Amino acid sequence: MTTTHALRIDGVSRRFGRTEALADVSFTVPEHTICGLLGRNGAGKTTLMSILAGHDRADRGSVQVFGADPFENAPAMSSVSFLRDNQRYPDDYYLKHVLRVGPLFHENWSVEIAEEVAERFRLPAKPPVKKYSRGQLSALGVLIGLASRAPLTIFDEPYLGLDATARQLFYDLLIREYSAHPRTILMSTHLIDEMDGLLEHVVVLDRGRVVRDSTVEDAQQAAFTVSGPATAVEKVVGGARVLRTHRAGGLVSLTIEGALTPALADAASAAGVQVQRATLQDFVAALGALDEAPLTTEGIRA
Ligand SMILES: Nc1ncnc2c1ncn2[C@@H]1O[C@H](COP(=O)(O)OP(=O)(O)OP(=O)(O)O)[C@@H](O)[C@H]1O
Repeated sequence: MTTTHALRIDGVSRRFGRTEALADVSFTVPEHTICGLLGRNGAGKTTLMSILAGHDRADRGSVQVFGADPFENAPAMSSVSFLRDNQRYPDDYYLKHVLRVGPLFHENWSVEIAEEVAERFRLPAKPPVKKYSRGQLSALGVLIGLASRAPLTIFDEPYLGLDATARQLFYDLLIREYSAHPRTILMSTHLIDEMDGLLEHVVVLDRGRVVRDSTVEDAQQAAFTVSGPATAVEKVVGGARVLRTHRAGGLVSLTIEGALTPALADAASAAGVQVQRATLQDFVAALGALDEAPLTTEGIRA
């Protein structure tokens, strides 16, 4: 069976003056996937999303969204809904205007979902949208993204300011909508522990480069942590690649690249050190701190 790709990004670079926001980024996202775009502040996530949404153009390389170049391509962009974290609305815009305009931009727009989201997130009809709180603005983005049913829906940190109840509501509605009407969703997030259950695929950027592109399942097997007295830890991990080092007094905790095998678990138990599989959050944090860690266990006692 051949895979249909919703997104094809090939050798994309984007510079802002001296800042290399994206450097030779290549990856694909199959259709009907929820893909997390992860990485530290300034890693290049919003820049890449803007290019995919046709709001910006790569200096080098190519992007294809459902087979077409998105830049200044209105027909191609009718399949895309991009919810920026700092989405602006006209000054005199009220909720009713969003509900009225949505179907004009998105042919699959669901009036029912829009109304449900407005009610369940308690979005007020009265003040103009520009007076909305941070959380209410995010809820409005969630409303547009979910109701659009756009074949490619891009959420840039959609949870900013949302309270815990509202975030859970967003996750529940997203999964419900995705199950009933599959589409491709690209979502940047820093709340990895909270959202990893929603994601199927992850792409991790660091300083504009792809440092991980895999299924979530593979990423969750990609590293483990070993904690205990430095000498004992060193014995257990040998010459393995260290992604991250934490020290507290004579104790050390290392994030190590590789799968946690039964043999390693036995060796750790015999040496009296703790081992556990790294969470996706731990793994991504470690990838973002690579330049702080010694790459081997040499020197961990320093
Ligand atoms: N219009 C611009 N002009 C100058 N520099 C820019 C511009 N847009 C982005 N940058 C720079 O490009 C880099 C990538 O920024 P980007 O917003 O894509 O990061 P991000 O991964 O979305 O970060 P965050 O997680 O903090 O939202 C940063 O160093 C940023 O300062």
